[in-house]
Amino acid sequence: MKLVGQLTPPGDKSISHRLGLLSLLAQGRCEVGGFSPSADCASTLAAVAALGGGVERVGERVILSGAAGRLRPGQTIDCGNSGTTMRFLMGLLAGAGGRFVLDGDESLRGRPMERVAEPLRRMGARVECAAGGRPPVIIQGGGLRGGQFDLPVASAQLKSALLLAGLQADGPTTVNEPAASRDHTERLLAQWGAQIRRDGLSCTVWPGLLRLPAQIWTPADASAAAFFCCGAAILPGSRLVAQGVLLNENRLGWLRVLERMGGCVDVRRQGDDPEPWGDIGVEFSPELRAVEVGAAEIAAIIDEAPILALTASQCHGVSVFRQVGELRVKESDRLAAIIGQLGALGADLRAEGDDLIVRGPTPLRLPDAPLKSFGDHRIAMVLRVAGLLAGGWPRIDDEACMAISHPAFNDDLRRLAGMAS
Ligand SMILES: O=C(O)C1=C[C@@H](OP(=O)(O)O)[C@@H](O)[C@H](O)C1
Ligand SMILES: C=C(OP(=O)(O)O)C(=O)O
Repeated sequence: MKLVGQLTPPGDKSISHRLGLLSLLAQGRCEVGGFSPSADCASTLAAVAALGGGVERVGERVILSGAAGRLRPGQTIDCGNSGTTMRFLMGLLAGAGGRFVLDGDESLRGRPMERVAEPLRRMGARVECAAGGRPPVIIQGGGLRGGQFDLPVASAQLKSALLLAGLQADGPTTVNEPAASRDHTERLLAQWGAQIRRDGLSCTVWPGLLRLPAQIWTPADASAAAFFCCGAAILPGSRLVAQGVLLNENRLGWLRVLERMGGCVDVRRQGDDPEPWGDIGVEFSPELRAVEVGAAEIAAIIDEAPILALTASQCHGVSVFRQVGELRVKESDRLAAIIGQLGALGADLRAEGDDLIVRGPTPLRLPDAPLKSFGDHRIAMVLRVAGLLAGGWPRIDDEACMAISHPAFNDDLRRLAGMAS
């Protein structure tokens, strides 16, 4: 089986979340093109509307009317499956007057929120998490103090939560990261008129309101593209172009790793607004070599680690992904899921502490029992690509979860694989 043709992935999920959420702290009206059709971003838009932001869907476009920081308190906001929605809202609501409750589905109720709650308390907010630092989260905000924060993990969600709280504090707020994570929040803050200074891994923001641009366009999702592009690199005879994709370097860690493996990749930059974007071409790459991916690179490949692990299973030699412990606290324990489920297809993966070790190349075979996604979209998607490599379309016990990031994933994959839908 091979992947041949062109694909335009859905609008970028990370950028779409930010457009919606940041509009709560902005004035003006903005027409967004290419907004992500994902269930996660639908959770964000529902939350924005519940909090008093203007959200109108007109065909493919979303029209946002800024709430200028005047948020409607006293309610429980359902963040669904989306960690980004919950962690950004924690920072945002910490600066708003009133009491708010943030909750989510069973998966989100298992994810760590204390890492965000603790620095917000130091800024002066009252934030309570349920047992084990998990949701639901209760926030009584207002009266925030700025300060300096050294993050214990490289997390764009944690960084962004503190920057959004900082916009509402009484003075500057500085956030220092241990390694680079995606920087869409910083870029949008600068574009939307915030006073912000960036210096390497450090970012300082001063209090103030944002101003929405009249129009903005969302490039196609770089993480969604990764599953198809890596699939093309390992499926013999493939030749694929992912079009209009976000080319922010902090989101292209997977492409750099694929290049290091010896992947046949061709990137054509087409534009820079609101972030760099363009086309990514990938061909079947017969001579892939094992690589070592260092701890400082992990934040830039965090959502693509499952598909990179599958790609590593087709490389010659032993690949090592250092310090991928964060994978254990995503929508599922992704480290256990990829080891168990790709292992069920015949791949050779294991964990040594927080490192992931993958030995290749291993031929994959279709399993007798259904594969398990654990309700996690990135796991379901990597298992679909792995299935093609094993020569078929195996049963996966929950595929509906793909809608969390890419509702048309299976249709896109079948079309590129030349299969009837
Ligand atoms: O900021 C973002 O849009 C995201 C950051 C990452 O999470 P962490 O910041 O928790 O690593 C990533 O896994 C998530 O899918 C989206
Ligand atoms: C981890 C993810 O999202 P979130 O943290 O927003 O739930 C993801 O999309 O892979």
